[in-house]
Amino acid sequence: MNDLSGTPTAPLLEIRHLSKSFGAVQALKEVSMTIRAGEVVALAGDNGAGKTTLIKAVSGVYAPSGGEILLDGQPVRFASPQEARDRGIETIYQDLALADNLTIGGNIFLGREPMRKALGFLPVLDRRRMAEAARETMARLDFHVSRMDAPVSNFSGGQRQAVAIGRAVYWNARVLIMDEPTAALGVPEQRKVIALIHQLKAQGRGVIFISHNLQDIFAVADRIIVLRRGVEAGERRISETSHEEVVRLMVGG
Ligand SMILES: Nc1ncnc2c1ncn2[C@@H]1O[C@H](COP(=O)(O)OP(=O)(O)OP(=O)(O)O)[C@@H](O)[C@H]1O
Repeated sequence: MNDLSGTPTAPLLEIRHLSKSFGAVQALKEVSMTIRAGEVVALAGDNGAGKTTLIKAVSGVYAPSGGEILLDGQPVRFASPQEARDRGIETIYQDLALADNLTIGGNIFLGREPMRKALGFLPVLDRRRMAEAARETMARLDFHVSRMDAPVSNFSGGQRQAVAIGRAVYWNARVLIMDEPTAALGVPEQRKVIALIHQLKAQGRGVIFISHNLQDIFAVADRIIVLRRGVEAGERRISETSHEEVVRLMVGG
């Protein structure tokens, strides 16, 4: 990708020859991938292929055994998920890590609640600011729920996914790593989540999309990287491949 001056811009995130061993088990062997701004890269592979290990090695959960990670062209090492998050890399796992009893605003600000001074009293939770941020964030994602003041336990699976995405967006995530975001959702809800990922793309964020669902991958990804037993089995542009070819890469032979 070139900027207006014609000079090539560094990818948002670049993973070079990343490896990870657990004792004698080499879960990941020299896997490389790049994610550019506004690009959705799907990560696919059978159970045990190394997808979770890869995203955990990228997001500060595991220290890689080898290889490097570059953010905006600069080498980085994350000692924790918090460090990765502080640099704009947010991972959304299937459990979504939402507090069910709280509102959208409460979840966006979970653990970093804004306070306001109350005259003559101790600072109190700035509920108005939280509600406004929640409304604006969800509107930016073109996602509308009728009850902004309801606890998220009342929401559908797709709406809950939207809240987790909204939280990442509010805190300026530049790369979102999404682990099976459409699994366990009905078809209409899957479509809404795919629409949300299109919004993230339009906002110039990078997305790593882990999925077993080829239909979803073909609906939203620009490229696909297939892992098999810890190694890269192949990388394809979505416009230049087919379900059959991806399945062949996944199963080998
Ligand atoms: N903490 C660990 N200790 C030892 N081995 C591990 C550990 N985590 C993963 N592995 C092994 O690494 C390999 C890759 O596992 P990983 O969970 O990354 O695969 P995956 O592609 O995410 O699979 P799934 O789709 O089932 O989640 C597997 O052989 C797994 O048993």
